Amino acid sequence: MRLAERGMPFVIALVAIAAGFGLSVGLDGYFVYLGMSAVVAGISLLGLGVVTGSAGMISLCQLTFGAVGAWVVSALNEAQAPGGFLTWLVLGGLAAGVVGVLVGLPALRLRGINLAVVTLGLAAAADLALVQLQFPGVSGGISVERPDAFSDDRSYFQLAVVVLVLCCLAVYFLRRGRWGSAWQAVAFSERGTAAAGTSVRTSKLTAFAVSATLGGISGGLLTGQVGLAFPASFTAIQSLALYVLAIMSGAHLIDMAVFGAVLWVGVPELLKRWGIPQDWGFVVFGVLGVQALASGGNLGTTVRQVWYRRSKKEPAKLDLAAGTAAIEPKAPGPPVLTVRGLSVSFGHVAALSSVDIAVPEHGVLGVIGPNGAGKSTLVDAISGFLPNAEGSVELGGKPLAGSPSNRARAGLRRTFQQDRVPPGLTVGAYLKFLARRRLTADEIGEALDFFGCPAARTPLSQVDVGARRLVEVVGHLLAKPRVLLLDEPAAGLPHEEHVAFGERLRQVPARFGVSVLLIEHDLDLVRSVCDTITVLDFGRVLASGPQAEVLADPAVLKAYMGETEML
Ligand SMILES: Nc1ncnc2c1ncn2[C@@H]1O[C@H](COP(=O)(O)OP(=O)(O)OP(=O)(O)O)[C@@H](O)[C@H]1O
Repeated sequence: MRLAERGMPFVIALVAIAAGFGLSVGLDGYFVYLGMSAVVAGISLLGLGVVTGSAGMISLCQLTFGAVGAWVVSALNEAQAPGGFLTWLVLGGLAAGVVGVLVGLPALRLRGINLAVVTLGLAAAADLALVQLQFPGVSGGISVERPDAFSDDRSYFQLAVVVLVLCCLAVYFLRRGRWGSAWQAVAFSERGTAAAGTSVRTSKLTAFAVSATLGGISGGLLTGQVGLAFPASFTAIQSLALYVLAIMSGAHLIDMAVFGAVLWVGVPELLKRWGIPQDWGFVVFGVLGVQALASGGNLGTTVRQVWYRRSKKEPAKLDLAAGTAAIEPKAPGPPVLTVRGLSVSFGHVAALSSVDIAVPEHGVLGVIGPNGAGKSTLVDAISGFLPNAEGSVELGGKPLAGSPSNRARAGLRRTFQQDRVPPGLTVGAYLKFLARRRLTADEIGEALDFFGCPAARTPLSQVDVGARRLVEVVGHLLAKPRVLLLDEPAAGLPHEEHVAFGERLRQVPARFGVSVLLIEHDLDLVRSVCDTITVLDFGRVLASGPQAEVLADPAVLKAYMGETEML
């Protein structure tokens, strides 16, 4: 079964190539030419799907990357460089990839409309420059030579289909790997990505690089199709229309990128046949794009959601009912995480004032306190999300500093109060992404079963919010950090499941070798799990020590719960 699953993409690829061959033989010459245009657009859309759909960034200069590829192929053709067309095509793609990284640099700081303005500005500038400079070989009328075996349109179409299929396979496997998971994660939450020890910067740049490389290959292929490249094929307005099409169709899904390419070529062709100027095609794409943006969805995901709902109605939930084999807890050891004098201010608000805490090795430290006491700020500061925090943090006796992703890689993991689990991944892919190491199917299955989470194959978009947060916990545990900071992990669970969750949590240090800092409002859960407790109040430590002592402390009774209420 697993072998069949692994082989499926290759089977589909072979079927697609066979279909391409069939079309190249069966279609009229004019439609073969249109087919070539669709294949070229498909590769470009595939790239756009990576940067926009997967990584969630706006890129309005995809055809500029195409122009780079076309430029390189034209220049190498003019110079009669060794290697021939296919080598030039690859070099054109790589050159565009490098340009993509340069364009991606502003994306590290810019988002949304600002990134749109920068990329569209670049496309417009490239547009003007191309008109002035002209592509190599154009003035001398030196057409790009197709490879000998693919010199006529039918065989060149076949070659283009093979290139498209190879690009689809590359995107498919990249999306299933670390890069793909990082793109999905960064699109949903940059903080969540950094907390997994993954660089947000690298994730964004790889998305731009892959997208631009595909754009460059598409441009090079187009040059082989038309012989001489012209600026009119790479205008800013066409880049804009292609982006809209990518958004509308959902080009991060491979089949939808191909479908979008068919629309890209088919809509203007239909308009031409109906006697309507082809530029109206852009208006059609614009209207469809506005509709997609307004509804917040796209064709591909809508179709998939409808299909999923038909086949399976209920979102996947936790199943904590089945008990687990208890495991003997280890006695808490010396502190593995030590925080001294931690202070954080937001303007005039002192969120934390000289806070000291210590998480014991093999132990669970509970951090409690009323709303606004500074608990989440504490987690943010320890995990590096508040670089201006004062004080020191030591993990395993070594100072812990630097960015959140560095701290995560050093062995400190955290979860969030808000949902930061990327819905575009499956449970299993997300666990692998968080763990940052090879996981066996058994290891994944056991950890998921232990916390009653849905199976690894389940898409996270179909998992209810409480279960998603526990999947996040499982993923961080599988990373085998020294310490895991949990910010209200049971918040999304029905109250009756807190006890069962508490039983699991108690076993975490012994079972996973991970010490835990638990922030929690549910005192029953804290009581059942934590060996030691630190109480925060107005950003200060009110009491700290063994559970029984702290919960009996009159200052805690008075400040935390009110004198009349028993802890
Ligand atoms: N980004 C911010 N800007 C300004 N003030 C902030 C910011 N984040 C937190 N605060 C303030 O810092 C204080 C501590 O907030 P924090 O969220 O850490 O409390 P908490 O104990 O986690 O509360 P809760 O239990 O409600 O999650 C509060 O007064 C809060 O208003």
